[in-house]
Amino acid sequence: MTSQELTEQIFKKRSFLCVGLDTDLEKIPTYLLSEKDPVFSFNKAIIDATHKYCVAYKPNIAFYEAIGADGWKALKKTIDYLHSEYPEIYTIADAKRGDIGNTSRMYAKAFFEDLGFDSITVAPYMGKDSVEPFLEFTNKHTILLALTSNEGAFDFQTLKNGEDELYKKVIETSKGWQNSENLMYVVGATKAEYLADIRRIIPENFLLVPGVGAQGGSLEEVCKYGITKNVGLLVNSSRKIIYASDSSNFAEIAGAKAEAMQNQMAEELDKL
Ligand SMILES: O=C(O)c1cc(=O)[nH]c(=O)n1[C@@H]1O[C@H](COP(=O)(O)O)[C@@H](O)[C@H]1O
Repeated sequence: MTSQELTEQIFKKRSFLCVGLDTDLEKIPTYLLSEKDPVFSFNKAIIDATHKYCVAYKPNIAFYEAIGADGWKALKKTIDYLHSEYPEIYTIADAKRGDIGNTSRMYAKAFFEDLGFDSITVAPYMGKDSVEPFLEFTNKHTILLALTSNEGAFDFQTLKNGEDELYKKVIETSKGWQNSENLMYVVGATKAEYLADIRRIIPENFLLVPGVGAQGGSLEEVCKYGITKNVGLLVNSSRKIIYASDSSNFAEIAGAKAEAMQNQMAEELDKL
């Protein structure tokens, strides 16, 4: 899906919500554990209940890898289900990969070709030749970690490297990489005030903004500093939506949480 198609979906659904599928066997309703594939059953119920209110889903790959082959199968079933039932939905593999070029190429094939995700999160630490193999897929987006939502972001990302903080250097440098028009960037919602500076470097690119909800980030603040006339934001919430309830109507309650966020987003879009 192109950035323009994604923007069209955002205006059509009046939402820039991304629901994070961080599916954890210890947190899903216990009655699902007797099903053949509890992870997929949970994801399917969440997707069916929330798809009207969001434009994207972001399975965090760690949650699937943590349970081995069964997790990988559930991930594949989830992405296949999204492709067949809701092809207008944008998909993000939150895998935070990146290695020497020869190896990054294999990560790119795994997530773009085999699983068919629209995008993948990538760590920039190994530099240009570790990221360009992802960017070679010109019909996909590569989402570079810029300024993350966690406390550890202050260990390196905000350190000054000459004039500028490292995260700014990462963004600025990445603009010179091949097919950089297909880059998106991760900026944590917990660091919304940094978005004003970031928008000066990348006024147009989409930003994936996690950290609203369980991590305490504010949607209003994110929009205040980060929204553009084409929106340019995908705001993710995982636990606050998918684990809003562990009773038999968990999906319905997740749907209501997603709807509440969509309503807030519609208000922000009205301000544009
Ligand atoms: O790349 C990410 O999505 C990400 C980057 C970041 O800086 N902070 C962050 O929380 N994330 C991911 O976003 C999701 C946030 O989940 P909740 O805190 O439950 O909404 C998790 O899957 C995190 O791994």
